Amino acid sequence: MAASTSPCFYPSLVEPTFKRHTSVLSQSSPNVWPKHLKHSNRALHVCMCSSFVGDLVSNLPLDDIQHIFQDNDTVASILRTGMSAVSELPEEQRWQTLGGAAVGWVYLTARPNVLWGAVDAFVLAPLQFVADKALRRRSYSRKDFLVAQRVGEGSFGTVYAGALVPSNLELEDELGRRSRRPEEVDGYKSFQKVILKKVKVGVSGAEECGEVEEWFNYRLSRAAPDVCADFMGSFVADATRGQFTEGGKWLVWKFEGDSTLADFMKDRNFPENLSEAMFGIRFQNRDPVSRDALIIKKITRQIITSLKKVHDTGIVHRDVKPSNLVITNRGKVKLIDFGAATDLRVGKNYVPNRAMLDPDYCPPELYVMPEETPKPPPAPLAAALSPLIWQFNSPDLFDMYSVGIVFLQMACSNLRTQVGLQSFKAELERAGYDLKRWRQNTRLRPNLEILDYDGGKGWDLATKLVCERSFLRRGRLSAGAALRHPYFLLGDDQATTVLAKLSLTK
Ligand SMILES: Nc1ncnc2c1ncn2[C@@H]1O[C@H](COP(=O)(O)OP(=O)(O)OP(=O)(O)O)[C@@H](O)[C@H]1O
Repeated sequence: MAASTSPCFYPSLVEPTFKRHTSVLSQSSPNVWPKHLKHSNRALHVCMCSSFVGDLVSNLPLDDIQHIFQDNDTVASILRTGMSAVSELPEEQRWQTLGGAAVGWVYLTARPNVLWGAVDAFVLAPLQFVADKALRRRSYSRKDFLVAQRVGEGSFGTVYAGALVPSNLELEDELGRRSRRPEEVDGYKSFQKVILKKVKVGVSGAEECGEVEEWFNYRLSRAAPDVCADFMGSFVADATRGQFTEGGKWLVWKFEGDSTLADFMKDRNFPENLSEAMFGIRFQNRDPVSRDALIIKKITRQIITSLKKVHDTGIVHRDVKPSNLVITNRGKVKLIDFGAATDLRVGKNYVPNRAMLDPDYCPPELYVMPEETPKPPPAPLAAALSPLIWQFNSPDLFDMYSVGIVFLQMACSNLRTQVGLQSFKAELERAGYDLKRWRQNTRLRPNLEILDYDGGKGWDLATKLVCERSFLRRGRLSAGAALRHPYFLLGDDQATTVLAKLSLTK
């Protein structure tokens, strides 16, 4: 992967790597830096120095760090020098320079916003690392957690529920070869609940997948923290006990909720079973179709809003499906499982011709980018090209097809079972991914009244999400365009949320 071979450009790509280097650099002066840092190529040297900014900053006292970032005089003097240099240019050159700067600004801030990516990589990521160190956050070990029951298992990891042992509590030694279970510790119910993912040991690709998931979680915890599960960090087990295997990596998140959208959809009462979580009330005296339509609209709006934030940072999730959407007790929909995600700003986890997908939710094009797209170049070049790549390929539309399938499943009970979904997929394929044609010919006899409700705006949205792309790789709504669709414009779900809150506070 380009990202892993080019750590110099993007320090946050290698958060674990620069953690490893910290101790070396902390004791070394620039004269004794490793040879590869003294490369004669100036640009490369700058990149390499930048990648170690985290190490250097992390070893500065906090006062010094504050001083650097508060030194407005330096910034002002750089700006003054730049302005006076431009004003001294002849008129024609001055306009050319200003025009070039404006075009550059537009290019760098166009999706996926390379400029903000650089700020994230060179400023926010090192600062996050420093803050985590200073506050002793995210520096966990095996003994900080109690592992409870298994809640899921994918190809590369096993997921457990668990609890974080409070820092003031010293637990006695483990029981023989196994570690303690939460219920064996007094007061465990008051401990913070967590979700732990054990990266499988000895499974090909598992380690890489764990590293990718950790990278995406750190990145999103800075770029869009409210849309995904709260990432607490990772640790490597120091001994083999119970579920722990010495050297095995674990990722940890805050426990966000008992159920995913898939769990709620299995219930016959869906979507009414989400009315309290979504609106804080149970709707009485409301026509069931309008009630269900309202709940589904609120969920769909949240999914699309979250994806918009994720796409704005250059990331495509690639595995949007009900089991990867956790519903919190407060009715917030959170995205999980970024193991298949790709960051097209720098080419992270993008391998041409490798489809990482759930066939039930993946669009007909199968890949985020055209199959002939070559391997991404080194990260700096990939970042420089990424606005063009987004303009020409709209990779975000990959996720939007999956959203369309989730939307259809929520609205139409026939599609919620595995068999129903697969029959739908086969029929849709025969209909050339044209939802209107599918509707005319389907034998599933779907009840689409929720989509037809309110003038059929929901149905119209579905047809614009679940469709093939045009030859220009467009023709499917992006997250931003979907939120501007008439289905969402009236905002009846938002108004009902406000009214429900007001009625509860009375
Ligand atoms: N932060 C969280 N809060 C609550 N539950 C979670 C959280 N993260 C994961 N889960 C639960 O764990 C399950 C598995 O998580 P995840 O999808 O990340 O693992 P996975 O190894 O990729 O499994 P799969 O391949 O089945 O999706 C989820 O379906 C969800 O029920």
